[in-house]
Amino acid sequence: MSFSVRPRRSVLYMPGSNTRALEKARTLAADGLILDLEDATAPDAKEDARGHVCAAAQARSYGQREVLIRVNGLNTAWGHADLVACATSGCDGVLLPKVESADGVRQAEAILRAAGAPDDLALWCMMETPRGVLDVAAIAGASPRLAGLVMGTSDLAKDLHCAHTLERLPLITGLGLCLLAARANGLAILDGVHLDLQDDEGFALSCAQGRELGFDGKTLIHPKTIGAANAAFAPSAEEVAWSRRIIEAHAEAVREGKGVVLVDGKLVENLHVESARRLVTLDEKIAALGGDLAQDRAMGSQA
Ligand SMILES: CC(C)(COP(=O)(O)OP(=O)(O)OC[C@H]1O[C@@H](n2cnc3c(N)ncnc32)[C@H](O)[C@@H]1OP(=O)(O)O)[C@@H](O)C(=O)NCCC(=O)NCCSC(=O)C[C@H](O)C(=O)O
Ligand SMILES: [Mg+2]
Repeated sequence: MSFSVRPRRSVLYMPGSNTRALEKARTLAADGLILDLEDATAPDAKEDARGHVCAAAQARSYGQREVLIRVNGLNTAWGHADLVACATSGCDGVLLPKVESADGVRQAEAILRAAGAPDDLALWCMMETPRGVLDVAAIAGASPRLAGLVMGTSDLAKDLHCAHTLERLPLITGLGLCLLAARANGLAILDGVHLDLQDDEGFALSCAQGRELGFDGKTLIHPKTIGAANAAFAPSAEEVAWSRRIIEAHAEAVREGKGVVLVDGKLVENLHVESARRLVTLDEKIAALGGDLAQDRAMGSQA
């Protein structure tokens, strides 16, 4: 299975109604932005917010940051109009909330197509209900536009009646099922938000756990957490050095007609080289982030 490699270490939500946040996001070191029309935007503000986020996406002033717009569900008064407006807004992707079936994805896809969406407009799905998680294998394969899944751990915890614990054991089955479906379909997948902005230790632990599980990055609710997420989901210098060593050692072994090699007593095969190449490419893409992204990366992100 091959994957496109794009840094998605930190993806920041902001209410579509908050024009100050939409403006501020141009200078923040997040790899991606989610301009939110759904839960972070009050009903009375939804129509105005739609105009704000589409204008922000159209201005294309977010540089290399990946811009997603989270629309309202098609079962609401705003969902259809949100999709039509997003279709030609110039955003990179549309994030569908509370997706529960492959049909729901195909319905959104049909509306986008009819509204003139370009072929490269991506669809992303929030996985945040028990029904959605149980159907994630079908959802993740529902459309060629699908680029990724985003865990909605707050809604999922609400529906499961489970606790938000440090180790997130109550959520592990859901996280694992969604990771399997994402990777089986070559999709990216982002971990859910950490709600307590004063709990730096808990935030760091959830980032470390998310990376260990295989997530590409974390969704965030405040700029002050961008630096920690960027650090947690980036390959470390040691990992990059090790990856370069095993790529070289394996290439040398292949030249000698061997398929495997021992490096520092550890067996290295093709599969390790594949992971090492992905990690080195990710590191190079992070290093290549230009302008304010690179500067903020060096300084750690400030709100
Ligand atoms: C949580 C907040 C409401 C806090 O806002 P505020 O009180 O304004 O914070 P600060 O004063 O500390 O802000 C400092 C500066 O940073 C800017 N700021 C703050 N938050 C953001 C942001 N998210 N994006 C961009 N910029 C931001 C402020 O404007 C200040 O800037 P300056 O004027 O220069 O001083 C707020 O952070 C917020 O609204 N966060 C996002 C909440 C949100 O989007 N929630 C929905 C997504 S989470 C979700 O839905 C989960 C999922 O669906 C699930 O089920 O799990
Ligand atoms: Mg949610």
